[in-house]
Amino acid sequence: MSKWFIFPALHKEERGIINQELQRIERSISLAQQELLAQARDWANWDDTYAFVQDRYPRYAEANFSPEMMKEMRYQLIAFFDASGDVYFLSGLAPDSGAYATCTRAVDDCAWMVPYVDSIQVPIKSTDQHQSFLMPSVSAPAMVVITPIVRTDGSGPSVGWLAKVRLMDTKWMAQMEEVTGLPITIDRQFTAQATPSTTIKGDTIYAQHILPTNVPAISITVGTQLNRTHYLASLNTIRYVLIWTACLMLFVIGFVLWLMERIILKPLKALSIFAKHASEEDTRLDSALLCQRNDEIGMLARSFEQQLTRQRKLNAELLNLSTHDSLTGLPNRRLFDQRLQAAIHEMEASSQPLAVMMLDIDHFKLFNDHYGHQKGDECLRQVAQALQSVATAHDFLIARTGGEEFSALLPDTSAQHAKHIGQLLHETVYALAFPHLASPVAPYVTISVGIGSLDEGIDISPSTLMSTADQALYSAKAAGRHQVIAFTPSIANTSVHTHDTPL
Ligand SMILES: Nc1nc2c(ncn2[C@@H]2O[C@H](COP(=O)(O)OP(=O)(O)OP(=O)(O)O)[C@@H](O)[C@H]2O)c(=O)[nH]1
Repeated sequence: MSKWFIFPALHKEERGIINQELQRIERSISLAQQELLAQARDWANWDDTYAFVQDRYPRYAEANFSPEMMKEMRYQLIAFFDASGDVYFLSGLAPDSGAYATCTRAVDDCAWMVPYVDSIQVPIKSTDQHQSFLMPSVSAPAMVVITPIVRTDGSGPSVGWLAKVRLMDTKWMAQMEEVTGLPITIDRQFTAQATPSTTIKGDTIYAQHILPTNVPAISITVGTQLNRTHYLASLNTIRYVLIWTACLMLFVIGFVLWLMERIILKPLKALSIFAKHASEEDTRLDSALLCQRNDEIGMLARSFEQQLTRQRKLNAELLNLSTHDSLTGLPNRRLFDQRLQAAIHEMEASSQPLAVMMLDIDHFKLFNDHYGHQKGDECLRQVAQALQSVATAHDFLIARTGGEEFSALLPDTSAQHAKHIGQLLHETVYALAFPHLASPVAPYVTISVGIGSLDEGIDISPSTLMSTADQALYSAKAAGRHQVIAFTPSIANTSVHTHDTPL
């Protein structure tokens, strides 16, 4: 950016400054020309001069010209011309030797004046106005002014011309340098080669302008130079500022990125991990830090967690509904079958005994018919509760697997112990003393229990385990109900009942 925008701008400014300084020098040169012209007009508008060029004041030259005056006024040449433009009187200091001479023609001691006289005579003959121009003379450029000689009061025609020449030599330049405070160089240049230019060399910048002369093919170049210390110091300052600005910007960008990482990205990442674990039902989930936040992410985490809690509750309810019986609250056939499969697999792997039972309320149709369906429901609830209390006490699963039918799953339970538990269940239900006056078996509600076991010495396959319990139950019913019977191979021969009572 500095290379393409700032440095070119600074270069432009630097060139602008040196051009302004050059214009100041040009104005000083112009002022010097005007001052010389004013001095020439002062002489040319003087009656003595008027009389002198008409041969009416012979002592004019003796009275007014001297080498001291010429030196003091820094005149190189003062030339008088008559009305026809011919030389009338010349007074000058030779540029090389400084010798003072006065003549009426540019010969002998005044021969050096020829180029000046020739240059002055050209404009005299073309106009009668004041003239001021620069002349590219050999020794040093010169400024030349020409003015018509008239009476002091301005009346009458011009009777000749007065020209003054001042060299722009080293002395003059020293004076100009004092006035402008700038180093000045002045050179003759052929116009074809002379172009305004600015050159930079190290700590210095040079510039030169072209000033026209009375000779079209030759110009004067006026130049000056400036120290670039200020510019280079500005450049260094800008470089430092740019470097510091870049460092500061990098720091700010880094800080903003760090803040974004801390305030937005990290919490968002935590939120996404939280959401991922939540969707995977990961119980190790810790959302406390996220939920404590007071920003949008905290709000999002809180509402997400509330939603999740609601979802989990609904899921649990759904799961409970799909695996439990709504009337009694006991596990249903679906859950019982799942646990049975799992228990069989475990038993096959560990060779531990496994027992199952099927329990059925006796003459429940008669109960319903006698007491009504609602009372039947109440009976089912009471029986289920009684069965569950035994199951809880002995750590086994009891499920409602049909209308008035229940099943029990007793892992790691021997056939012997299963019979004992069956008996306990049977007695517990009877102990309820739930009236069943329609029953031909007993005055209270009773159950029949069939037991199937996978134990040492019992030769049945796991897949037929439930069926054996069913057959045992059928035997219990057939034997008069209100009793517990464990499956034996002899039962199998007489039983055809299957475990398929719908809930
Ligand atoms: N109140 C009520 N009755 C039910 C429910 N589910 C099934 N039942 C009834 O239970 C009775 C079962 O009758 P059965 O299958 O003939 O058996 P039972 O009368 O108990 O005779 P046994 O089992 O041979 O002793 C039917 O009358 C069903 O209507 C229920 O949820 N509530």
